[in-house]
Amino acid sequence: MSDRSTDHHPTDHHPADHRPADGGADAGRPDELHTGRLHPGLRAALDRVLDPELRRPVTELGMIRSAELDDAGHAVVHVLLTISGCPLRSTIEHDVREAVGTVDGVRSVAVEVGVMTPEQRTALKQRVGHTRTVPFNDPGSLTRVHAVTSGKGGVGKSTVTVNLAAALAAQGRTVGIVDADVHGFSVPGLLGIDRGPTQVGDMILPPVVEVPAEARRGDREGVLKVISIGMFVDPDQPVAWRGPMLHRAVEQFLTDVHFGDLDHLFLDLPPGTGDIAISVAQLLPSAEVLVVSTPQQAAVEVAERSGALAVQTGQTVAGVVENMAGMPMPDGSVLELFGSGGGERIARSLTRRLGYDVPLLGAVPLDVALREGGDTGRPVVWSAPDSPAAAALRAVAENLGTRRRGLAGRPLGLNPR
Ligand SMILES: Nc1ncnc2c1ncn2[C@@H]1O[C@H](COP(=O)(O)OP(=O)(O)OP(=O)(O)O)[C@@H](O)[C@H]1O
Repeated sequence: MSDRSTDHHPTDHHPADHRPADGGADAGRPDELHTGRLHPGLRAALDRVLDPELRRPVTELGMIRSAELDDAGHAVVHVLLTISGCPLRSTIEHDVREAVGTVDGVRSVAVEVGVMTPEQRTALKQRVGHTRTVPFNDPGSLTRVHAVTSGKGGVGKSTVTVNLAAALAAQGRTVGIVDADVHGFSVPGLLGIDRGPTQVGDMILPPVVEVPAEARRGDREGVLKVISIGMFVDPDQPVAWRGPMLHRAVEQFLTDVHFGDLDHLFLDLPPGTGDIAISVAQLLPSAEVLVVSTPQQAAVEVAERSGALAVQTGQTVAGVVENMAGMPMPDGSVLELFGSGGGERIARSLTRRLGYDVPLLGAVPLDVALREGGDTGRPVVWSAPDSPAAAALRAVAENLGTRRRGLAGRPLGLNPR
């Protein structure tokens, strides 16, 4: 378990929209949430145990009912899970046992597990600031939101989305992905996620993927939080939803899913300019659009159209990512299976149509390692960071992380006179 300051403060900033009214975790301890005795030494150790989904100390969340230590060095910790059948019960038990075991004078540890009452769950939701509004629209929100679109299907939009998110998480950022590709959801598979979210009343906690230690670039521990339509539907049945249902599903993802403080949020949209792209534009007007395309002429024309939807929705297009670009061959030549220059053409055309600079953010080559990473659920930026595709994706991610945010759709915070 890592240092609390790293985990609890994954970023230099705290989006104000997620902070509880009393000023946040450090402003005061929610002792009213605890019902039993908390031995100070054990408490200090338990302060370092994070809930795996909420990423906040279990003590702060009211998940420790009591923690006592007798004269013989026997510690008994009573843990309260948010729901019965909590899928992360064994992880929490293990982390509590490990943390308490390090306390001076502790010779043995017993962990007793119970479940929160509805009142305790309500207190927890208040504590994490779950409000059932779209937190990313709050004027104080510091989360950069990107909606990833493509014209044609199969151009690698989901692969690019997951790898950009994974690259930023490897740099220590806290990143969320909403897989809104209703008919072709693939994000959980690309990240090897095999479990669903945890539902605490009307609050949905997305599964968290930790960056493997060997993939980290820097001291901070980044994480990825992922929610996908695929976690709510029968994987063997096609999703036959129409406009209003699709809109409601996206809305629920943005209001009921509790992501907590995020540095970046990516939305993997279905290809084209359908209902979901329009719903996302309505629900998240400040989302910046990323257009993914192969260099092939047929893909380029459709990608231009999906980028140009921003004219009608008022969103900003942050840039274009060319995928499946020329593949370097062992003899030094470059195999251009889908041609070349398509990304640049889209960027130029969107710059003309939208009236501001739409840059080509990078070209990701065809790369076997990228495809293999997707098939095994390990993004290439983690599993083969030196591959040409990983290097290109990392460069795009860095570009995204440092670019100034567009102002379209964002409240300007002007005070009326
Ligand atoms: N640069 C690349 N090199 C090699 N294979 C790639 C590359 N980019 C994507 N792929 C592979 O192409 C296939 C399609 O990718 P992906 O599912 O990401 O596309 P998509 O645009 O999200 O599709 P859709 O939205 O239509 O479901 C996957 O098998 C993926 O591994």
